[in-house]
Amino acid sequence: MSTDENAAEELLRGPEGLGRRDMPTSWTRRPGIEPTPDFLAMIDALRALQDDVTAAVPPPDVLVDTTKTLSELSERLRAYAAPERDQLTGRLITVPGRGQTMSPVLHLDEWSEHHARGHVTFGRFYLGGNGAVHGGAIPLLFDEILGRLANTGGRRPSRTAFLHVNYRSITPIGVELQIEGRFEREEGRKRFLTAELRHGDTLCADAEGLFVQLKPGQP
Ligand SMILES: CCCCCCCCCCCC(=O)SCCNC(=O)CCNC(=O)[C@H](O)C(C)(C)COP(=O)(O)OP(=O)(O)OC[C@H]1O[C@@H](n2cnc3c(N)ncnc32)[C@H](O)[C@@H]1OP(=O)(O)O
Repeated sequence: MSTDENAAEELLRGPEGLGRRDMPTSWTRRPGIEPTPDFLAMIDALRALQDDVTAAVPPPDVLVDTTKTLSELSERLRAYAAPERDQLTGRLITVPGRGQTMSPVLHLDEWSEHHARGHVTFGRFYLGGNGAVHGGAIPLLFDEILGRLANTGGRRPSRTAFLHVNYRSITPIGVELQIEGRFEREEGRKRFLTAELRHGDTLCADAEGLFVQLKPGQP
């Protein structure tokens, strides 16, 4: 196997081996969607690009070249745009990050129907200022872990009705953080969940979410 193939295979498995074959079915609602190593490698390259574009202050000639290359790439991919039902990004729930680059990659280390624990690193792309993650990026992560926990274990689909976030301390970029979510209770269609994001012993942020189970036919 070539180095590239090894890297792609590693992406498919996930760094902790939490790849498709190892994930519990409660966290894999759509087993029909199969990621390919090549698609995941493209997403990983895009994540790196987002970080590099955020940090870069290139000279004019490099800027002109880079813009041209990016425009060419967009045009090339636009020719293969698929309808939402066939889209892959964000729907590859068996791999860390779900094949999307909107929120940072959530690596699950432990999960059940009522609890999930994982780790995450916010790259430069998510910088707000002074080494701290942008305040809008943190709810993305909470919605990710709580949304998945709310809908796991054979529960019918729900949507976020509110997500209350408390910012307790700055959340640093570029370091590994720990995240934990809990399914607290259910009242009819309402599901209440909580989560915390920590850097070592420091509590960076916590959240409470209400997820309301959708009625039949509700989008
Ligand atoms: C494939 C890859 C997947 C990959 C997995 C991806 C993981 C990420 C998951 C992300 C999930 C999302 O972000 S979803 C996207 C963000 N969310 C949305 O777009 C939701 C938009 N809002 C809505 O659609 C609606 O408002 C609903 C569905 C939330 C609720 O509307 P409804 O169904 O008509 O219900 P309604 O009667 O209003 O409310 C039911 C009960 O909940 C209470 N309630 C409703 N909203 C609130 C509220 N904000 N604050 C307090 N309480 C509330 C009501 O008082 C009532 O309580 P009582 O009188 O019964 O006591």
